[in-house]
Amino acid sequence: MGLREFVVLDDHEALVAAAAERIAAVLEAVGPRAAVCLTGGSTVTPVYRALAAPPLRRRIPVGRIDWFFGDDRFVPPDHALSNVAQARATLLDPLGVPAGRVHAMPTAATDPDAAAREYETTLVAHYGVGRLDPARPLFDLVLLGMGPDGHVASLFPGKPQIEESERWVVGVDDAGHPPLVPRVSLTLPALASSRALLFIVSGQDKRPALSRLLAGDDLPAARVRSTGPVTWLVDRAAAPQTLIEDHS
Ligand SMILES: O=C(O)[C@H](O)[C@@H](O)[C@H](O)[C@H](O)COP(=O)(O)O
Repeated sequence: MGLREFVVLDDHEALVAAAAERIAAVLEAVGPRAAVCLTGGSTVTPVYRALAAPPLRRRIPVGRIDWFFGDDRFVPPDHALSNVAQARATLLDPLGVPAGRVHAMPTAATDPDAAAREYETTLVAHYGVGRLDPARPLFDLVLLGMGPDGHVASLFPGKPQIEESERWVVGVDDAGHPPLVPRVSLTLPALASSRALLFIVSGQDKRPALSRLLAGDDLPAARVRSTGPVTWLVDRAAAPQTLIEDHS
């Protein structure tokens, strides 16, 4: 498993710029059949916009990347709460990503569990086999946010999905944090199958969870691993004082 690194940025603007630069640096170096796992949430939106605009857009090899999602709300793909709708509007469409390379979670399925099973089939088809090999990570890059309760993707504290150790994707009928709609989420093993994993965390509402994580509390965000490095990009508003002192 990779090392964990924290980087504290002065403010939200610096965080967005640092995240976009790091993502562009990873993506410009990917191989011919790359896979990226996108996150939802509001923090990442300006990062997507920065990646889809000059100068960074020119560094993203659109012809080599398939785009997947760490989670989505179980709503239609044009719904205001849809993560794929947000990613298409702010990143994928402006980049000119071909529709066939955007792998939305199938929220037209009969229920979240059926959608999860169908999405797992999609991931297996891209990966080639149904068993994750640490020597060959599923994703070149996983992007994650963190909720104020320490959730990641749609893996919420105290909910059973955080314990899933075999399936790559699960349905979440009762979300533990707004928006309180059913979800579809990758599991910790799937998120861990990554060459690099980047957390992007902003705002003082995240500081309590980050403090708990640093103190060793067993939050979903604390359980996230990666085959490669786990990098936390955090702005000062979200950073506990200890983190500011140690990592600025
Ligand atoms: O579907 C989602 O909402 C995200 O996948 C979720 O895990 C998000 O990353 C965190 O809740 C942080 O969200 P903010 O960036 O909006 O604080």
